[in-house]
Amino acid sequence: MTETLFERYVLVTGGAGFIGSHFLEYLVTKYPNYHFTCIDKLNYVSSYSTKFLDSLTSLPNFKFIKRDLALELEFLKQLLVFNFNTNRITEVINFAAESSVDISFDDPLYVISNNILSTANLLECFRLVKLANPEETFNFLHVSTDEVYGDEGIQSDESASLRPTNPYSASKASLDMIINSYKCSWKLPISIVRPNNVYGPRQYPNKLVPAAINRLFSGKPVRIHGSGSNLRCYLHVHDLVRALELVWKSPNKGQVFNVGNGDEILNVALVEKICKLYFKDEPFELQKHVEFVEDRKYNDMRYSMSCEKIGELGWSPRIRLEDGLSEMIEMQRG
Ligand SMILES: NC(=O)c1ccc[n+]([C@@H]2O[C@H](COP(=O)([O-])OP(=O)(O)OC[C@H]3O[C@@H](n4cnc5c(N)ncnc54)[C@H](O)[C@@H]3O)[C@@H](O)[C@H]2O)c1
Ligand SMILES: C[C@H]1O[C@H](OP(=O)(O)OP(=O)(O)OC[C@H]2O[C@@H](n3ccc(=O)[nH]c3=O)[C@H](O)[C@@H]2O)[C@H](O)[C@@H](O)C1=O
Repeated sequence: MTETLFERYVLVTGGAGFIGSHFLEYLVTKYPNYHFTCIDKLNYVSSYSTKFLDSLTSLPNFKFIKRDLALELEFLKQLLVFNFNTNRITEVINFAAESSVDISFDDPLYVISNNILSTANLLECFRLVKLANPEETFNFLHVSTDEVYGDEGIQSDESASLRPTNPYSASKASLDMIINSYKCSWKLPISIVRPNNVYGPRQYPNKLVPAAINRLFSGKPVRIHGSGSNLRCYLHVHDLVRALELVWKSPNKGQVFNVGNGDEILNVALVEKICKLYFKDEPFELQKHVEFVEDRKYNDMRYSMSCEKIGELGWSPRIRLEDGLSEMIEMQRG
């Protein structure tokens, strides 16, 4: 059987998780002339399975590989560098990370080593394959986070200093700096996207939105860290995927983009909003459905980003928080 040739070969890492699986679902079918390879070690967020990718596994332009990027540099070199003429992967979109702040308080060394090594191994392969094939056009899109700016309260544009406060965000800020060193030293085309909080179907319930919804359906009080007075902005995963596609396809490579909607909401107000959508027209007493528990070791008060740059690419959020939350709740109600 003749080998099907595709226009482009794209590696998506961490694609079995929350955001990555929505990204793949959207792009694998939208770009049938591109081939997508997903590498993921499969952790707890997908129940150690590819369940979020089931709609893709039979498609001719999709392939899944179970590997741990932090531990398998030699495998990555074989895939990306030594066998470039066979695999021809010139595009990398990197979601892979332990994404939980709470886990980074419990096991900081694991989160730091996993997040830094997985992306550093990818960057090293990207550097080597670019050096070996200078005539080829390469593209690397790294998904960072607004947490790298810390919570100094000043509105951060993409040139702002990085002042992370927890081991997770410090691992992500470290990667942004390592990426910058690769761009300065080897002129590599690596773009970075820094989203604010993302929510939507499939998100693992150690994050506030799915945790609150699950607790209500289980008849248990929603656990609110500290006083609940921390502020976050919430972006629907489908809105983020559209922004990622715009950056990925932009001819202006190597840029940093903040992606957010600027609508800050208090944690306790978010939980109240979820309760109202859950109880619908029934009267409820918020105090009966929440419990205030011990706060994080350090809980960023807010992240304030300016997002004009992504707007210049024509992006703006479309899904209102109420609508996105309502859809998640009604999906769970069945
Ligand atoms: N969820 C958010 O609110 C949010 C906001 C801003 C940025 N981000 C960033 O977006 C990316 C995706 O976030 P998410 O919420 O989808 O995360 P997630 O935890 O749902 O999924 C992450 C995926 O990466 C995989 N992974 C982790 N380490 C790996 C390794 N060493 N090798 C191979 N696979 C590995 C996991 O198995 C998992 O499938 C992360 O880089 C995160 O830092 C997330
Ligand atoms: C941009 C980052 O967003 C996510 O990190 P963050 O810690 O902001 O998200 P969480 O949903 O874990 O927490 C948000 C907010 O709610 C509090 N909280 C959380 C869970 C719970 O059960 N009760 C709570 O009160 C928590 O203390 C926070 O103040 C994302 O996880 C990350 O990858 C990002 O990059």
